[in-house]
Amino acid sequence: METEIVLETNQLKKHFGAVKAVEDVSLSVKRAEIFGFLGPNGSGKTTTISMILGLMRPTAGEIKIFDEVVTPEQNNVLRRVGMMVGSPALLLPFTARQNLEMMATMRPDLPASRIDETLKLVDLYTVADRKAKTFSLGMKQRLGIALALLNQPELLILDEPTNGMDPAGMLEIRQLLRSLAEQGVTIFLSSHLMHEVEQICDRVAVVQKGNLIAQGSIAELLKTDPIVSIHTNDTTATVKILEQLENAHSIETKEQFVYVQGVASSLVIEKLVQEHAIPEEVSITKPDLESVFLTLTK
Ligand SMILES: Nc1ncnc2c1ncn2[C@@H]1O[C@H](COP(=O)(O)OP(=O)(O)OP(=O)(O)O)[C@@H](O)[C@H]1O
Repeated sequence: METEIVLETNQLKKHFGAVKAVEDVSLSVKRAEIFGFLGPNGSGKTTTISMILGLMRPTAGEIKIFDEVVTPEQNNVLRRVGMMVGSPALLLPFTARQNLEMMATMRPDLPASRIDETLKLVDLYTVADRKAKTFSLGMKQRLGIALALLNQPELLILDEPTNGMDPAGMLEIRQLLRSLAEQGVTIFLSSHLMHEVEQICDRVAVVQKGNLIAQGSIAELLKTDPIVSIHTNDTTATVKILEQLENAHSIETKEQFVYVQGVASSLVIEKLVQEHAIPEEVSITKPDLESVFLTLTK
């Protein structure tokens, strides 16, 4: 069975006069995955999310959620979507439960049991009767996510959900998002925190200056060859020897180090020893999402 596409954008474009905020963004988000939307400041993430949520009309291109086209006039399908964009809109003098009760008045069709269910989902059930203003940042963020989850959305759109949080709070959010995805909720989140995205997301899209420059699973994006670093007293001779190795590429030097990709470290050591250019030290660095991102957006 083919994986169901929950959200797709086709050649999305948004220009503000001469400003090309979004130039060509085609995304494809699959059911029950956690999808990271990455990009440097000003790359068009918020503008893209605004169009996805039907808050802004694209200059060109199309958005489909659950196969229905979304425009500012045609957005019924957004009833199946939960969102938290920016800081959560909490009523701080009120308890967590009251915050959810007030939101529930807008959805009279929801069963009363949904409030307790949602509080349990975000692990705030035991503190449900505490005022939101006494909550830590992580708890406030979880209450914000609870508000977005109240109507049992199948797709959850979050803008920088862990922004400004400490490692413990980030871990709580990560666990929450993972358990939601396991229950079948699709999650689309924007972030600039590469390490965080690497730990939470199944797939990512990278945008720069309004253009999509990469999209795929974390594993696919990290497929770049590991970098072999050679500490040597003679970088010139080492470079010449490495150039003779089949598949060696991206050879660079910095101070007493030579870097090479495309060849195994054992082969590098063997060749250098054969040529009497004994290295001081050889080590391997596996690229992380941050280094791949920096290379892509260079
Ligand atoms: N209403 C607008 N009018 C004119 N230019 C705009 C408008 N909204 C956004 N822009 C410009 O479009 C570009 C993309 O902005 P956008 O906010 O979508 O980026 P972003 O990736 O979300 O950045 P950040 O992470 O800083 O919020 C920026 O150059 C921004 O200044």
